[in-house]
Amino acid sequence: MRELQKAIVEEMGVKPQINPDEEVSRRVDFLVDYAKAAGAKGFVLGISGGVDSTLAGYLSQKATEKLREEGVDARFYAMRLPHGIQHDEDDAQTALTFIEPDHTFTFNIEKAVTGVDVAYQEGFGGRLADYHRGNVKARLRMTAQYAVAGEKNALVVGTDHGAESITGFFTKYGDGGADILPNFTLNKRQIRQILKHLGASEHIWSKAPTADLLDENPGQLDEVELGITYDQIDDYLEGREVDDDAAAQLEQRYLSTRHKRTIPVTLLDDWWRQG
Ligand SMILES: Nc1ncnc2c1ncn2[C@@H]1O[C@H](COP(=O)(O)OP(=O)(O)OC[C@H]2O[C@@H]([n+]3cccc(C(=O)O)c3)[C@H](O)[C@@H]2O)[C@@H](O)[C@H]1O
Ligand SMILES: Nc1ncnc2c1ncn2[C@@H]1O[C@H](COP(=O)(O)OP(=O)(O)OP(=O)(O)O)[C@@H](O)[C@H]1O
Ligand SMILES: [Mg+2]
Repeated sequence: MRELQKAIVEEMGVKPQINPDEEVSRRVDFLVDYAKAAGAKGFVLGISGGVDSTLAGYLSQKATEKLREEGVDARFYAMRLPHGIQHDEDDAQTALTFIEPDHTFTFNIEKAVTGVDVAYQEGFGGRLADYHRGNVKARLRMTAQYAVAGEKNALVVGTDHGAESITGFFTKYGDGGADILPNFTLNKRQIRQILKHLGASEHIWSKAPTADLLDENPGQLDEVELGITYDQIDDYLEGREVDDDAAAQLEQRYLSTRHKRTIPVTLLDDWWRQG
């Protein structure tokens, strides 16, 4: 294994193979134990219709039921957070049918995104670029989830996992802003494997990942933007050989996105001086 690969695999905690039942129960227990320690009354999570939030939503609902069995008056608040009309709304509904959350709310972020864009225009002239408006969408989804979490004394669940963390493929303080990450240490194929094992529909577990943040390119596939496949990322995280070009690209992304995997830099930090 490449030297940096070894360090990254250790940081992401991905195992070469998993037992789906064990992974589900330790993640549910983690959510339960943490909520109890935090004195929280449940969880909030955006359900997009993608693979990651389907698993995190399932785990959150199971953990909430367990909390109730243990006497905590907990609820899981699943949030639909479309921007206008979501082109794959049906997938989000399929995911919700699988998860069976206690509560489902729809909070359409379009007006809030437009509000930011208009204020930007008034201040600077010219609209926000589609790419930057995309990050505004992710941050407003985070804002909406924290609004509910505050009201309901709940924790915001994030969906970050090894195959996204390694590339920094999330919006800083957007979908990257959360309280607890039950999918962490899994890669993308393991998330699919668990969902398949749990009986989710094939349409959901085999769905191609999309951040779906662009007005001008709805449903753009992550792999197209990244220029690297999840199979290559997953192989790398399982400690397998991947071709040199892909490994180098992955490592370059890992190094250039370290600021996203840490709290804001202060005078006491020196990790960023190391290249
Ligand atoms: N070295 C550094 N040290 C400290 N801070 C640094 C920095 N370099 C940039 N920054 C800051 O970080 C900002 C850039 O980071 P950020 O705002 O995240 O923006 P950025 O990384 O450019 O964009 C987010 C990426 O994640 C993808 N994404 C987002 C959301 C969800 C998903 C998904 O898969 O669902 C994927 C999205 O498609 C895009 O490729 C800069 O504007 C600057 O403020
Ligand atoms: N339209 C949406 N409605 C609700 N939540 C959303 C929406 N878009 C994104 N999110 C939230 O942002 C998170 C990050 O998006 P991301 O695309 O990485 O995950 P996903 O859509 O669940 O899975 P996949 O990576 O397979 O597309 C989602 O898991 C979800 O919690
Ligand atoms: Mg998605």
